[in-house]
Amino acid sequence: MSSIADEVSRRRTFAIISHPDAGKSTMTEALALHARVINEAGAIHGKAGRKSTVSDWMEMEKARGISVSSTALQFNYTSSGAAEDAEPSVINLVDTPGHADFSEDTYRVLTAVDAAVMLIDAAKGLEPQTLKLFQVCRHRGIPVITVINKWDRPGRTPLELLDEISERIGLTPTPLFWPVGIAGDFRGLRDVRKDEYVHFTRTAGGAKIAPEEHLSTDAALDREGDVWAEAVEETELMTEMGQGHDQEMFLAGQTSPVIFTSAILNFGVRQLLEALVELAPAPHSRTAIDESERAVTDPFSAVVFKVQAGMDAAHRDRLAFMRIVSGEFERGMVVQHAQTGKPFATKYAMTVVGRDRETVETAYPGDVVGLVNANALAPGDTLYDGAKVQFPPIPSFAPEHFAVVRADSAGKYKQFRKGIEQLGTEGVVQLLRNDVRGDASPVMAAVGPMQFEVVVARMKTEFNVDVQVERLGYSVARRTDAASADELNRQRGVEVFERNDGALLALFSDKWRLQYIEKEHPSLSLEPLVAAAD
Ligand SMILES: Nc1nc2c(ncn2[C@@H]2O[C@H](COP(=O)(O)OP(=O)(O)OP(=O)(O)O)[C@@H](O)[C@H]2O)c(=O)[nH]1
Repeated sequence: MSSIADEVSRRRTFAIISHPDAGKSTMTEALALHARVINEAGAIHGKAGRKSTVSDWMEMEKARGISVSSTALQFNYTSSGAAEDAEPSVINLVDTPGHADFSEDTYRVLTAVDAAVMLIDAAKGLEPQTLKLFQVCRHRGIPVITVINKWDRPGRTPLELLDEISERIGLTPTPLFWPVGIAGDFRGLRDVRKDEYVHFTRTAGGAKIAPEEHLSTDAALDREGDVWAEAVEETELMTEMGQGHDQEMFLAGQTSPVIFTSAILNFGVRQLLEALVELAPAPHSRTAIDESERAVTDPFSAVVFKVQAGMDAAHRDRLAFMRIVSGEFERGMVVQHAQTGKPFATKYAMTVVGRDRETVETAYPGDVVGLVNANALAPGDTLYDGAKVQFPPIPSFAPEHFAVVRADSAGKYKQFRKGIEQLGTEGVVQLLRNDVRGDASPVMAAVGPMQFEVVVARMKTEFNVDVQVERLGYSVARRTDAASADELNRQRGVEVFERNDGALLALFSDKWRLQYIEKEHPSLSLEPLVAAAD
């Protein structure tokens, strides 16, 4: 039996951050294809015309063609250079919702990973959502591997794309695999560190792994001529400027290894997997609220980062996804829930790939496990065994959209309350209440208005309640305290609420109103909340 330390060292847990449409689903599928989880591209995430996709849990996702919910995909991968008897690497890919309105979900997902792949469309370069998610990675100290995708299509030049990265976000790109052929004429990659040419051959419809041929520099020059020479020249230019890979600087978030890919043709995908195994960090210790460190080899502990329900109409249940921080997890073990001090039985532990669930028997740091019917668990909660540990809560984003929600029919009040409570605990929206509005019409607070649509859809499908949503004219929230609440409530354009986590929030119609009140009443306590881009 291998030790926990061995299990940890072969694990890599990462997420792909990208702007919608950069190719995240296609890349996920290509990675699964290379790890031989699937035999043909199209089985997991295939869009139009192909089999249904893993993340199409909700009708709304299908209608909009975006991923609303998160999933985790685990697969084994044997690195090409690995010894014959070596255990394969275990890759955990945690899916992130792409749409900006779900950035709060994405933020939670990023608390569960040790590295990120920043996927960029070669024709578009850095896009707003990528930028925002990159800032979250930087804030959390998550190292980032850069992937420039869609190289099979016309796009910008490699140097232009990399300049943009260093200039706009101050991240130094260090090429690992450089394209041979301009965007739109993707012939292969120059392996910068080995100084060899990896030539790819297309497969029909990009459904299979693209065969690779490895050629020496001379053979590459013979085959590709100037196109090869240009790739060499460009990469040498970068290395001369000090832009060679440096593991320490990568882990410190100062540099980012770069790979050019075509997810749709499966070019460069194996190289990405190799880079993840070779360079991305294995799971490491985590700091608890009391500043102590929970080492990966300590007794079991985990953080819940996502709670989700209604993944399948046939299983009307909630799944809480936890990322294991330390120790060995065995299904059936009774662990402690730090927030309530109550025991929690883990009889129904699952790994989930889309609608398919598999019972998980054991899991290790870095792994993601879904706990079924985990009604007591909320994002940010800690589960542990042995010595008590509690990890810091996941900060809630500053909401910018507010709306009253109420049941269409008074007869449905009980279901309404139950449903709204549940969605609030899951973190679909933040819930705000005050005595004036009462329990029948709580206020939902969200980072993006599509969160309200999720509430409407889920209230109907899961709780059988039609709800009405009425937008409110507030746009700024501040945390306040009980001593300030009365004075704030007397102000025009301000309303104070208690949020479902117990915090007191004051809502303001706009930032000018807020500034005016801060100036007129400097003694009031008004603290900013974490902004989405902080
Ligand atoms: N030519 C080309 N097209 C690609 C490539 N990767 C993805 N695409 C296409 O780009 C479109 C978007 O790809 P997706 O994989 O759905 O992108 P996504 O980032 O998952 O999008 P969201 O689900 O909106 O987050 C699809 O039409 C893909 O077929 C690529 O490497 N080359």
